[in-house]
Amino acid sequence: MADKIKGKKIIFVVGGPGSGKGTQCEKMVAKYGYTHLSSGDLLRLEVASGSERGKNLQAIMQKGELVPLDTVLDMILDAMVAKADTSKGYLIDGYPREVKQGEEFEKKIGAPSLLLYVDASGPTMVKRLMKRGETSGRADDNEETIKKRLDLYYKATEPVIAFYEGRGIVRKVNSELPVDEVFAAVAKAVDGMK
Ligand SMILES: Nc1ncnc2c1ncn2[C@@H]1O[C@H](COP(=O)(O)OP(=O)(O)O)[C@@H](O)[C@H]1O
Ligand SMILES: Nc1ncnc2c1ncn2[C@H]1C[C@H](O)[C@@H](COP(=O)(O)OP(=O)(O)O)O1
Ligand SMILES: [Mg+2]
Repeated sequence: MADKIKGKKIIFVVGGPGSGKGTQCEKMVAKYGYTHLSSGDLLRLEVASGSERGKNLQAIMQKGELVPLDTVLDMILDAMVAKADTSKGYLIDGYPREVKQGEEFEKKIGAPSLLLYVDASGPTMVKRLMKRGETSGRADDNEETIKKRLDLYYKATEPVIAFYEGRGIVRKVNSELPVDEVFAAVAKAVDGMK
């Protein structure tokens, strides 16, 4: 099944909640034609379907916790396979959120060519998420859940960046800057990808 994906470039897009991953992915889609797969979006689609599984996922996300690894990895793999015929490569946004997720992804699917680290400070992320919450309708864009998500990011997800740094594939961009300036750095990282 994963054969269809072989040889296609994989970019992990990692950063805290509200750092600007989705924003930069949209711009990469426009410039490079890669397929954007956000783990959070895939999960929210399942929630919106009203399924029993979706109800469980919603409860976990509302608490700011991570959903089970197998669930999110299966969803990503299915989505990658579904797009394989037309895809030039994949932007995997919001995954891995812990080192184990990276290890399992590589066992099942393949290795990333680049880890794009979208970096913003804690206060900036909180400010952006509170603003996003005014219109997003997202159950996790509220003060209490944002705090939990940030804590979990520092504890579980930052170690992912250290894990891949050893391989020399991490490119960090300063996401405190205006969107287009961030994207200039993103494009440089993508253009330099081996
Ligand atoms: N460089 C930036 N400067 C200012 N605001 C930004 C920037 N990047 C993203 N935002 C805003 O911050 C919020 C979170 O961005 P988003 O792309 O949804 O982040 P993530 O997917 O990492 O949670 C959005 O409302 C977005 O418009
Ligand atoms: N790789 C993953 N593993 C476990 N849970 C995940 C996940 N990706 C997303 N989720 C769940 C928990 C997150 O708090 C929630 C929202 O994720 P998201 O949409 O990627 O957030 P954001 O774009 O604000 O960083 O979905
Ligand atoms: Mg996002």
